[in-house]
Amino acid sequence: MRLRFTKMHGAGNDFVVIDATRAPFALTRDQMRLLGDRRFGVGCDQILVIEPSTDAGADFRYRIFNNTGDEVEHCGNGSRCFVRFVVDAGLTDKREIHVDTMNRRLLLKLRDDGRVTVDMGAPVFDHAALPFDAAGLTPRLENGFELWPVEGVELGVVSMGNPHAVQRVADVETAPVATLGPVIERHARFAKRVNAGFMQILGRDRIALRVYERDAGETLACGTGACAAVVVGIRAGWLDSTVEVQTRGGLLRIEWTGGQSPVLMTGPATKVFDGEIEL
Ligand SMILES: N[C@H](CCC[C@H](N)C(=O)O)C(=O)O
Repeated sequence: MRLRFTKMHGAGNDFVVIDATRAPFALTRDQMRLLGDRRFGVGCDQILVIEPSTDAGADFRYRIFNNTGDEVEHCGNGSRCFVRFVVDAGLTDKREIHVDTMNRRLLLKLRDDGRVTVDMGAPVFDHAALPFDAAGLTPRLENGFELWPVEGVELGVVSMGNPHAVQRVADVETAPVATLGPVIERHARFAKRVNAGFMQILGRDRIALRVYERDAGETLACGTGACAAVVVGIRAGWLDSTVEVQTRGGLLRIEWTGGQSPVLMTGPATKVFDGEIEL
């Protein structure tokens, strides 16, 4: 089949975006794996599928598949690219857009400076939301926040709709992302696996972050991972409520006032090219 797509990235986290508002999305898992392959296909971290809304309260639906073909709950960098795509494609004349993902409704705002602010919803600390099995573990409390001992490190666990396990490190550049990342990503205590974040505190308003993502491995940026890291840092007492997150692919701004308040993420969304591929 001949597939039209748009290649995009959000701070270097890259995507193949497919407009399924006019014809239903019908790629097989093998076709998605080929599409995501950086040698035999187009290459991307995730595939984003834009669909018509099925609910009057939302403008669109938005489905996310890791480059393995596995459908997942959320993609923060992808949500910013989604907005840029639907506006540039003329699929909406709005600049504030409600979109439904698998388990959340997001409010997205395209700003005059071209960046996008996303209301990512509230973090969820209930272990069942990840899920995380803490049986037999005793957490260390940091400012009243539970840090869980797994594989010799301390993990802050939180769901942003998708699962995250964040650890604090002294230096992200020397952190064992390539070796410890996959061990945490597929650890038995995370039945649906997990995105493994490595956070260096640079100040109460600035961190550096690397994320070994579930399925995709280390990406240049992870939007939900940036939200998760800042939320863990705030709950642990290490960060204030507005934080600049330095990723290898660019800068994200995360804001959270605690409790059930939503996490706000602001960052770039870039179109690279339009293309077609025979799958
Ligand atoms: N790998 C993630 C999905 C993509 C998240 C990331 N690219 C983002 O920007 O939030 C997962 O399996 O939960």
